[in-house]
Amino acid sequence: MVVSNLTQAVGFFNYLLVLANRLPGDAATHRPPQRHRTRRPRVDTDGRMPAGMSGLDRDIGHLSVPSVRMPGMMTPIHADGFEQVALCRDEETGLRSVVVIHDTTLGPALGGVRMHAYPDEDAAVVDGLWLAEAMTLKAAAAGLGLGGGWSIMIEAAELIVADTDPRRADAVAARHGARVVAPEAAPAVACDVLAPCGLGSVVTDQTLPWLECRIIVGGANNVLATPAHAAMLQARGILYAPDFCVNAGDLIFLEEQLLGHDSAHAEARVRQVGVRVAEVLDRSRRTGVSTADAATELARARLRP
Ligand SMILES: NC(=O)c1ccc[n+]([C@@H]2O[C@H](COP(=O)([O-])OP(=O)(O)OC[C@H]3O[C@@H](n4cnc5c(N)ncnc54)[C@H](O)[C@@H]3O)[C@@H](O)[C@H]2O)c1
Ligand SMILES: CC(C)[C@H](N)C(=O)O
Repeated sequence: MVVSNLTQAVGFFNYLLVLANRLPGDAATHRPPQRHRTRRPRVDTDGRMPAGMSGLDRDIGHLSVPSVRMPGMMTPIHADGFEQVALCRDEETGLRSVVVIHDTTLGPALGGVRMHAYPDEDAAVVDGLWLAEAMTLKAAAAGLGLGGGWSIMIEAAELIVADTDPRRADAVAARHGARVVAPEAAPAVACDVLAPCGLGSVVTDQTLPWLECRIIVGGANNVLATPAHAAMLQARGILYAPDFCVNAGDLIFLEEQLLGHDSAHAEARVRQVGVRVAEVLDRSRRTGVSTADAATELARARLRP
């Protein structure tokens, strides 16, 4: 995700929709509204329904308040039955977005903002079209003086991989479209999430000054060279998810096998890993201790007689 400030980003979308409402045919292609559509919207860009929409998307605001920010580049897209559709790119933030005005017969378009990691821009456009049209119908059915619109924020994630075995790194890169870097360069890569999943001792006195990530969460045991490195990460503002909380899945699964539980029971317990990690992060936030210390305190509390 390249947007540093979500509020600013939502404001940017608000501005785009308000702008599109005000500038018929200027910022985007204007088409006469076509009501009572029953067929799927057609887009010029080989539209497909987005894959994997369930649970991953977030609707993060409404389009109602104009922002003072100016949009970057807006490219009009023709879509049958839609008044205006534009693909937008903000150079400053790298943000890509879609703004859709479906129908303003009854009033100005009002809709939401959805943030989602779409497989491509076409999928984002198609999702925006469906959502905007739904808003038109919702407003009309409710007897409101509003039209339908929607704005989409396209989340982009880049995967970078490293492995001491180059064949393994290449295989993962080919399968997931990732970029390969040398293992010794991996800790210094600028990224949101650094996931050490090979050997431990990734955070050391030597690597610490070079780390350019926001979060460290990985499967390897003993990611920190020493317990003291937890506080150093905290001082650098890097969130560390303690390894022995994060990577407990295999151990949980093994105990489940020993206890003779079925796989559904085991999976349910493994899924609790996220809950435990959230508890640890919350304890760290509340008390000010490092996340590693918070996790150790929780574990030791169970060991006390
Ligand atoms: N497998 C599990 O269920 C499990 C559970 C908890 C913790 N862990 C820990 O996770 C780590 C990996 O375990 P695994 O089972 O996935 O092992 P694995 O051998 O299947 O995979 C490790 C991978 O890391 C690569 N590697 C080794 N050193 C590296 C380095 N310095 N830089 C980049 N890549 C490197 C190896 O080439 C290999 O591809 C270990 O620390 C292990 O103790 C594993
Ligand atoms: C040893 C086993 C349980 C697993 N690899 C772990 O470290 O959790």
